[in-house]
Amino acid sequence: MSRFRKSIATVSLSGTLLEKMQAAAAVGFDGIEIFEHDLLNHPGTPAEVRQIAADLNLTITLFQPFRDFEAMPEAYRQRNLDRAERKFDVMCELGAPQILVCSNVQDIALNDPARAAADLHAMAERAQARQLLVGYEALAWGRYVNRWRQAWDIVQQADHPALGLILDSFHTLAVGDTLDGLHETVPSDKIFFVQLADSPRKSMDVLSWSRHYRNFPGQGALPVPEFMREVVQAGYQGPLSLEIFNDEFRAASAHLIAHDGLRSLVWVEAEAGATQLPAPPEFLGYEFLEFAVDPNSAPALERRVSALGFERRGEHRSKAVTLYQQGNIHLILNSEPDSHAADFFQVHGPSVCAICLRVDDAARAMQRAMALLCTAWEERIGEGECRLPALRAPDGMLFFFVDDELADRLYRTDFHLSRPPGPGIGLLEVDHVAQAVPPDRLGSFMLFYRTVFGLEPETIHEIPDPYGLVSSLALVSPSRRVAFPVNVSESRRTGTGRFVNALSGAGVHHIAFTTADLQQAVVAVDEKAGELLDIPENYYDDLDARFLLPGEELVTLRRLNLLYDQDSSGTFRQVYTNTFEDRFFFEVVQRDGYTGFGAANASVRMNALAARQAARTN
Ligand SMILES: O=C(O)c1ccc(O)c(O)c1
Ligand SMILES: [Mg+2]
Repeated sequence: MSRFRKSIATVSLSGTLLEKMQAAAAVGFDGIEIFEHDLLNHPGTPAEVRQIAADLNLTITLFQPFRDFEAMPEAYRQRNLDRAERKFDVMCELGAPQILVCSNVQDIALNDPARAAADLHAMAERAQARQLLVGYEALAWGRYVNRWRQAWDIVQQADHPALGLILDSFHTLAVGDTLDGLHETVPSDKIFFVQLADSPRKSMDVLSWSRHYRNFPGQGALPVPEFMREVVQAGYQGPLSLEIFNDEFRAASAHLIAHDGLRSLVWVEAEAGATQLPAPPEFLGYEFLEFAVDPNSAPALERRVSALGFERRGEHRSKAVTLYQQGNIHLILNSEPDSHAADFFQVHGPSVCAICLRVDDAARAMQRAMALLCTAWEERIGEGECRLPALRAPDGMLFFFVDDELADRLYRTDFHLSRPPGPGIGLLEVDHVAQAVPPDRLGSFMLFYRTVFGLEPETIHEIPDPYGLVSSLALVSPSRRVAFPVNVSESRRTGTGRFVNALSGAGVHHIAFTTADLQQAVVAVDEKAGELLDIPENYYDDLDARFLLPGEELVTLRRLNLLYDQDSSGTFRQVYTNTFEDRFFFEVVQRDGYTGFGAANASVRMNALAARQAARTN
């Protein structure tokens, strides 16, 4: 399954050098790049670090960085070669086979490739005498050398067996360059090392961008798989190494970050065609949502979903579990003691503890998830009951997969079913499930949904809540049948921030259902128990100004507190409920072609929820 050895730079992880090494080893990396700073700050000798690495079964793949070496004025030349020798001493003790020389950034550097080549030749000659290698990397902000082709010209000119090229996806892709033509340009044995990093797009100077906003392949917007494809085509055989400068990574759990890093490498290697992963599931929709409840909250939630037209459909054969249904939507309320739901309830209170997704092939979905380092989950089941393949999401929630075969008998097998439900208020399907997660966990969720599920990220929306900004990133399946908007907020006072802080971390924040006729559905909602959200008059005045809506339509929207949006894809109507026990809430949408999630209305909803919250607590 694995084609390349996998490495991570110590700069990518939090903690002491020892903690970084332990985390990398624990999740299964083969090697590490030692950042000089991490070594300087380490109390033990390089030889001891070498021993720690050996004990942890980690190879030291690289030592870096060595700065501002080549093409300096003559007065610096000998001094720089001496400096290199000192680093070679350290590397020999450390057992690091290669040093990374990054291109010179000094103003006094000379614009003289021949001189740079001669300097690197001299350094490589000394390295060779100690059985070490020198790799030359173009920094995107290098004074004269800032593209890989320039670095390669110099390496070629230097023509020394101990000198080769280092490729770093960030330096290439952030400046809009590509590796196109690499395989025709650089022999495979001259590519000495490959570093991978992704990043969101930023309009800022590339040095600050690189030092603070890099992230793992799959977490950003750079075409790292394409970069990797060229690396593979060029015949590179060395390690793939993650080199991530990121403020959040520096503060996060090294184990969590390392685990994401390894997942990202497994993914990018497959995206580049170097290995094969089972294809991502084809999502056919949501099969059920499962709520963790207790005997107190169960009746309240039952009242709320009944007000929205759900009917009690059955009781589980062996567990304290009730099934509600409307259209193709199944809601499961689980208050079984000693279960995943009970554990989840202990931590989070009433909440969505599992989501079952309908896929083309549940076994393949699980195989892919396992290959991408997910943990499988096996729930205790009664005799003869269905075993649903399940895995843990990054927040500990479960995802179940069912394909048609299992979906067909699932409820019949596990439940005492009563007669099929009536039409309810006309809700048909789950449209999307939104989550609120701590801001420093967004990258993990994005990576999980993108790699394990094959969902595609849409553009991030920044939405003003009355008490801070909320960023919302939707991850959507190619079929658009499954969508997970993920919301984060740096403020603890926004709806998202309060949810995350008060309820112990990430979780499902709202659930949207579809209907073909929102007006009819809303009229049918039990007004008191349904707790639909009031929308201010000003909103409708603005709608009137923005869209040419028929007066009658505007009156209806206003009267029923419906929200409206339209774009080139179609029109959209939505309504929200108040939160359930200050936690999650429901949304009902009517899509007429529209493919978005009503980001234009999210701020109105956040304000309305905050107003409702204030009215309750004052
Ligand atoms: O930010 C830097 O200076 C720096 C140093 C070494 C690298 O390999 C790199 O990609 C960036
Ligand atoms: Mg680099």
